[in-house]
Parts: sequence; C-alpha cells; structure tokens
Amino acid sequence: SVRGGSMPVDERELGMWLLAGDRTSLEVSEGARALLGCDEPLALCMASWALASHGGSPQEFTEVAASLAPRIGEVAALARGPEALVSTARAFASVDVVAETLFDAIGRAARGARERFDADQFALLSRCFAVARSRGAVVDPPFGEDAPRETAWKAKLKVPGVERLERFVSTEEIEEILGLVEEWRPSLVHGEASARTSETASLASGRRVVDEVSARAAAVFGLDRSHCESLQLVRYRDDRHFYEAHWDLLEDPDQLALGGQRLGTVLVYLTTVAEGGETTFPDLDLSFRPTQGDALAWCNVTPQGDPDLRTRHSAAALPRSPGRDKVAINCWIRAFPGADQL
Ligand SMILES: O=C(O)CCC(=O)C(=O)O
Ligand SMILES: [Fe+2]
Repeated sequence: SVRGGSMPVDERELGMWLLAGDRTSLEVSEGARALLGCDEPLALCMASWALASHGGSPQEFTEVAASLAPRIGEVAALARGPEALVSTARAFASVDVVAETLFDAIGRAARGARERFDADQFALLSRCFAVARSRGAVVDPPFGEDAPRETAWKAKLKVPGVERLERFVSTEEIEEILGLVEEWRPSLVHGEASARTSETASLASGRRVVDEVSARAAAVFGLDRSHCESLQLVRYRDDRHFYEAHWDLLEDPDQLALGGQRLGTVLVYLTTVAEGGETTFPDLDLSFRPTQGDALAWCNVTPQGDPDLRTRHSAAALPRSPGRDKVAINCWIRAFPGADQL
C-alpha cells in the first residue's frame, strides 16, 4: 500500500497530491480508491485526471465515474468549473470506458454553465462527447451547433450576398499550393459521385502557405485560423465536370457537434476560365467568372446562425476543349475552433 503514510487525509489536498509530478501509479490507484464516495467532487475529478496520466484501468475509471456522476453539478458551479468539466471529460475520453451516466451528467452541468465556457472549452467538450458517442454512449452533445458568444457572428459581409475579394492569393502562393497536391480523387457528395463530377484534393494545416491562406479566409469572418477546415481543392477538366446546385451547409449531427456549422465559405479561384465554369447563385441572381487569384466569400448562415438556404450555388461545366483546367479552393469556416484538426 501507499508508502510511508504520506497520503494527505484532507480530500481536496489528496486530489492535489495525486496530481503532483512524482506520484507512482500505485499511489494514484490507492488515492483514487480512497476518494470514492468522498464529499469533495473536485477531488474525484482530480483523481480522474491523475488516473488518465498514469494509464488507470477501465475498472478504476468506472468506479470514479459512478461516484462522481451524482455530484458533478457542484463542480460546474466552481470558479473554474468549465475547465474542470472539460478536463474530466478528457480524462474519461482517454480511456476505453463508456461512462454514459457521467457524460450525461457532465452534459447537463455544462449546459447549465454554458455562458461561462470559452470557445476552446466549448469545442473540446464537444469533441469528448463525440468520443463517448463513438464508444456507444447514448448522450446528447453538450451544446447545440451554435458557437459560444465570443465566436459568434463577426463577419462584415452583406447577408445575403457574395463578395468578390480581388487578389486574395498571389501567383506564388498558387504555385506553391498546387505543388503540394499529391493526388486528385473523384469528388464525392455524401459518399456519392452523382451531383458533381470534379476531382478533389485536401491540404491539411501545418504547411506555411496552407496556414496563411486558412488564416486569411477565417479572418474574413472575424475568426482565427483554426476555424478553417483543411483546404479542399477542386478541379474541373472538361465538359463532363460540373457541380449541381447545392449548399455548403452540414447536416450530419455528429459533424455539427464536432466542429459546428460551416458559417462561411471562401472559394478561391486558382485559374482563370475564359468560357464556362461560372459559379452561380440562382436565388441571389448572381454569377461569377473564375479569375485567377480572386476569391468569393459568403455567409452560409444568417446573422442569427440559422442555415441560409439562399446560398445555394452551382459550378457550370467547361466547354468541350477548354485548354485549361478550372481549379479552386474551398475554405470552409466552422463555428468552433480546432476545425482544422477534424
Ligand atoms: O467550383 C465552383 O465554382 C464551386 C465549387 C463548390 O461550390 C463546392 O465545391 O462546394
Ligand atoms: Fe459549394
């Protein structure tokens, strides 16, 4: 058992003690067990954090979850409640247990304290719930698809409307971006290739040029880079390539819970197309010819955050022998930070 009786008796002190850097796995196990059924739910949260960093067993997590679930609401009320709820959800997401009752209770507590969650905490907690759901826990996402106050709508664009942003990327950036593409794949929409026949390639964050373009696109909506999904390139080569009228909005509840809605789109043209290939918004009576380096920007949601169905748009086919491909980048800006990592 625990060495030298050095384990504090006071519950909160014991929780802190478990988090000290030099604890052994045995000490953490014994300490967590000593805290089961204690009066101090924050100490139990700390025990779960300590177990997570010491590779605690599913059995230990299950016992802590059962003891903690009825009291987690008290943790939400503390000054650093949102932070504690997120860390606890992360600890349980890090181990292969279902912990449905605990996640359910965390969800309720978080909804009650929603106003005090910042954007990162909001996104992190949403992702822990996605992990719990992927393990089979039947729990509602903690929040809706709407972002917290501080990431709320900051775009300066006219709604509804589409703005052409001239020289959004330079020719050097275009060359660099095209040089990063390793493979073009047939485009899919909801797993089918029917409504569009273009090719796509995706560029993940981490390269300088990708991060700069992502940051520029997110800034159009007053948000920072991590709200931008991986850049999605699209290429059309001939008259068989087109994209029927569609919305960029997401419907999948799991996707919405993970990264929130696609608040806005920045469509960057990497080539000039002399004939065909226009991007058309039938409900707004707008049509744009692709010009290399320019971008189109629009909001997919209303200022209240609801899907704006007037943003339907399509990409026309090119003439039979265009001589030149049409290539564009979709920068989709999500409501939650961290969307670049999804
Ligand atoms: O290529 C275009 O002009 C539009 C592409 C588009 O709307 C999309 O990929 O979602
Ligand atoms: Fe689109």
